[in-house]
Amino acid sequence: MGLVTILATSTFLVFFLRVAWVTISCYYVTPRRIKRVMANQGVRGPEPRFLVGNLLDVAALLSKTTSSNMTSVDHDIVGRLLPHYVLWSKQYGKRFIFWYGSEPRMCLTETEMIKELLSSKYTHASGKSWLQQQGSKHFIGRGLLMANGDDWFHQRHIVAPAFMGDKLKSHVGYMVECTKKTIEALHVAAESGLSEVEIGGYLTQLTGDIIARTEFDSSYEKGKKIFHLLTCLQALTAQSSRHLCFPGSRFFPSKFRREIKNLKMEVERLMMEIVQSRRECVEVGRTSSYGNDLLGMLLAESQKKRDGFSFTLQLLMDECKTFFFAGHETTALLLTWTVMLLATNPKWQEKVRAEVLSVCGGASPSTDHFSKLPLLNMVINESLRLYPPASLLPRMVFEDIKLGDLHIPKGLSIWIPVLAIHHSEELWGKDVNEFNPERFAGKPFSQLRHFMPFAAGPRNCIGQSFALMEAKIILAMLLSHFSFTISPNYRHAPVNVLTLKPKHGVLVKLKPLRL
Ligand code: HEM
Repeated sequence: MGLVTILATSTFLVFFLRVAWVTISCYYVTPRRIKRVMANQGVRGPEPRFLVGNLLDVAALLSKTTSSNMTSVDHDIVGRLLPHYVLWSKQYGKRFIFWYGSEPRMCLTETEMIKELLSSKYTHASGKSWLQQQGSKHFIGRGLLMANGDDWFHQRHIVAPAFMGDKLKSHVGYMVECTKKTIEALHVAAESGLSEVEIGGYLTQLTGDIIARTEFDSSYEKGKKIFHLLTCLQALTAQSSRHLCFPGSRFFPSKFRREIKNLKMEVERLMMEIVQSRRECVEVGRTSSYGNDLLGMLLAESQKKRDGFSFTLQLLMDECKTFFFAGHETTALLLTWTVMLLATNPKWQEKVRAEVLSVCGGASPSTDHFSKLPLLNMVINESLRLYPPASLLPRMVFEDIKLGDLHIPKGLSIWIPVLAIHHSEELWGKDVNEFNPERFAGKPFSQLRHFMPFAAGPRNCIGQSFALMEAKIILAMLLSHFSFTISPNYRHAPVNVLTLKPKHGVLVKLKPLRL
């Protein structure tokens, strides 16, 4: 054997052994070590199967509970959406471990410990797991939602000003403008004899338009096209990420992967066109800035030199995609569930409408009005409690930490079932599954310890104030123009596919109000 062959064979062997060790360590040794450390502290759970962990058990339980619609509009939905949580918390107690493939996840519902985990103490020691990042790699990449450590810190500081103070208020004008268009479309639908509308579709389109204006103001039409492609990309990446728990599965060629790649390239090509045209406008002196929208702000940032952090074009595109993803479907769902709740609770609908009409006097809502609408605020909170759009919060721990009385080893993923916490009788009282906005009377957000629809701590939702302002504007305008009742054809079937959705949409009968 020649020297070259020996060298090549030994290089291959070293490489092979290394890959084998990393795979074994990642899929077997580390998870088992974590299991042992937690079992020694009394935290146990169902026995995992090799590679698939408890995924098949979860899938079987879920397919049983969600295979049919609910028989009435009942808000007791934890057993339907988290049957595994209900089963295992009964068997193993409040804290238990289950396995997402070979990733051990500890379910945590103790709110003091959750607040500690989400506090600034652990911002760098916890974050998004490799599985989460891989699952969304071709969709939102390493934008704010998926970034960790210093990358997250820099990105958060760059975008935060767009969602605070006067900048936040500057979004009101086009939020009202976009809502007016939706109201017109709903008037057309109601007056053309359509007996019912699926309100969720209208609201998703509306929040999509609003986020397109926030990000791409002057390039709004092209922005809308990008967002349409992104919606398709989101559906495809969700489907393809189901197999990620199998070692090496991300390297197998598949129909999804090809389509995902093509769509991603098309989205980024369109974004680059907008970026190039903005850059050219500044270079030839036609405009002095890159624009007042989010894209303009990010473009200006990408020109700055910073120590150890560079805001690349790829990151700029990832950020735009992230904000579209995080910022429109969640708000549309908050609105859709709120309309469903008001349509099934006519007394509250009347009460909130009376408040809106007395404060806004039939005019479009403005920033001065928001603090004068406590009933609307309470209804929005109750909707977020019963149907939190982001109903699960996963956090991976990157170094050994101490949390309450527990030692949490590096590599354990902590799983916070927000939905179960929001529906806990122990925390909210006997009427926990009833729509009762009164429970929020006189309580500011900061005092609500068990209420976490926007997560908590430094890594909470950056768009929280934006979303609440948007929701108030849209609901106030809807309530001023229409009264609505739930259609007899509405089928109550909440499902959890990344976000908490009504499976068949929300069908309502609209009656235009003559004010
Ligand atoms: C009702 C509407 C909304 C709900 C319920 C919601 C909920 C959440 C939650 C629970 C998180 C934490 C997720 C996690 O760390 O795993 C989050 C993060 C985030 N949200 Fe929202 N969100 C809403 C609207 C918005 C809007 C309107 C925007 C932008 C315009 C937005 C942008 C983001 C971003 C960028 C993050 C990542 C923040 C970070 O990691 O620093 N969200 N949101």
